Amino acid sequence: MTANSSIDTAQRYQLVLFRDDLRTVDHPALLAASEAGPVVALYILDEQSPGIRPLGSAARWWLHHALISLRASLQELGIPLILRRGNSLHIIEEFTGHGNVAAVHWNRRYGQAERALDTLIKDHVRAAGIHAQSHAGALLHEPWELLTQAGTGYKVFTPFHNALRSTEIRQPRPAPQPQSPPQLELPGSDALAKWELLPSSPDWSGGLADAWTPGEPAAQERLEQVLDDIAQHYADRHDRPDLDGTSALSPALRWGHLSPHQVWKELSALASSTGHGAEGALALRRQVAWRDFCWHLYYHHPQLPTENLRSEFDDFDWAWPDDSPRAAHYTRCWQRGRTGFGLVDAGMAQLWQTGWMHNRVRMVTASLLVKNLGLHWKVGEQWFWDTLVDADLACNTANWQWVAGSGADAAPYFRVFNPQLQAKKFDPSGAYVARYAPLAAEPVVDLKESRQAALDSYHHMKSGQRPHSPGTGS
Ligand SMILES: Cc1cc2nc3c(=O)[nH]c(=O)nc-3n(C[C@H](O)[C@H](O)[C@H](O)COP(=O)(O)OP(=O)(O)OC[C@H]3O[C@@H](n4cnc5c(N)ncnc54)[C@H](O)[C@@H]3O)c2cc1C
Repeated sequence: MTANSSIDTAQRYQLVLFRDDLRTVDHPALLAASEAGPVVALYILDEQSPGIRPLGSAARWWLHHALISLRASLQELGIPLILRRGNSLHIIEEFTGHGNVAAVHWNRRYGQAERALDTLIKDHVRAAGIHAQSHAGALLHEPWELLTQAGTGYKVFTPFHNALRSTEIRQPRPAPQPQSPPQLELPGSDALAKWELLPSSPDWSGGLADAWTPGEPAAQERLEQVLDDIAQHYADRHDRPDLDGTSALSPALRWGHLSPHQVWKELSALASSTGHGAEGALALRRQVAWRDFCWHLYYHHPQLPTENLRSEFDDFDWAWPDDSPRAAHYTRCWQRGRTGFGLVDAGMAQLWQTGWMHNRVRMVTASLLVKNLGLHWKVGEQWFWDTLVDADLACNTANWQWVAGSGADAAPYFRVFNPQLQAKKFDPSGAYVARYAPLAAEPVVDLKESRQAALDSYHHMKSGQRPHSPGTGS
């Protein structure tokens, strides 16, 4: 006999925890729950459980609007959404304590702290005699399923991608059928406005609102546009920040408005249905695999956000903003888009205005920070975390470590992007720079000298001598 056996089953509901999967289509936890009985959805803003990184400012803006959108989509399905802020375990204990919860479902998360928390939740729910079920919804494959022959996670992208392509990717699942909302008194919901996720003084979010509509319907619409046009030209245009040449689906994937399975399936269908555009569709699909790769890397190397994956870089003399006035000045110039290098300044302005930056420009801005300005990659990573609407712990830290040279499958440290040559090649008419950084600033560093200083530091590190990085001088 379980704790809940005396409660009429008609009064009990399936509780679905929503986290980074704010959608109704291809949501395995939601679908399984709805097949078992009436569903109640719960989103917890958890800023208390140990080890969970608080959301950045742009992400908080996105979340506010995404929850409004999710509530509307769930309402159409007859599913109430309850919002709560606090420690996830305590809140779930409160829900299960009322005796109305028949089962708790969620899609799995892969960060170390999130996994630890979900294990605590599962243990608690099961100890209360309630069914607890986790589902696979966020990645194309579970990180423990796609392994090298040695049984370890992949550290290099190309073999990972080859392995991924040769396995079957499951088909996306439909949204649940509409149902009658549960007929019982539910625990109260917080008012979203009370969470104060939106910036107020000042409200800097106008550019974000102009650029984006958070939520599942807008993500599906964008996917349609991508399939109709962008994917077909992706191979030729993806490196051009002056063109609308990439999918801009990263926030949709970050927040789970789309599952990677939906995107993968559509791109695969496009690639096989048409000769024209197949190359682009496959090139774009390959990028989607990068997202999975970053998450597999993070799962197998939980220190990815905090430590260099190549420990030799622990001896590198990275500078921090409070090390010297010069390092503080460099940090400010970079964050504000006043480095004097048009492509970098345009990228930083695009980021500030819209919460997003083109991938090529992310690489160039990151390279300038880490190599020419000599600052620690975490200085840039934290700024991106605060300002990107697609800020994603695995993708952000893996890519920063890739640029810094300290990552598993990293670009070699001595590959220093020259922002002027990159601008000539990828923004040939100067339209991107003119749009975001029309006023040129004085260069903060001499590109040639700072590049040489970076390479010297690298060689010192390799030879075990005391290095000197370009950002440390006063
Ligand atoms: C320093 C740095 C930091 C980054 N931080 C993030 C981040 O916080 N969140 C994030 O989603 N991406 C991050 N990226 C990866 C990449 O820049 C963005 O995913 C891409 O620019 C998003 O634009 P898009 O959707 O048009 O991409 P597309 O080119 O259209 O690619 C389609 C999808 O593939 C995935 N993808 C593409 N490139 C990468 C990549 N290099 N690594 C992982 N996934 C990729 C994204 O989900 C993207 O939406 C970072 C890259 C760099 C160099």
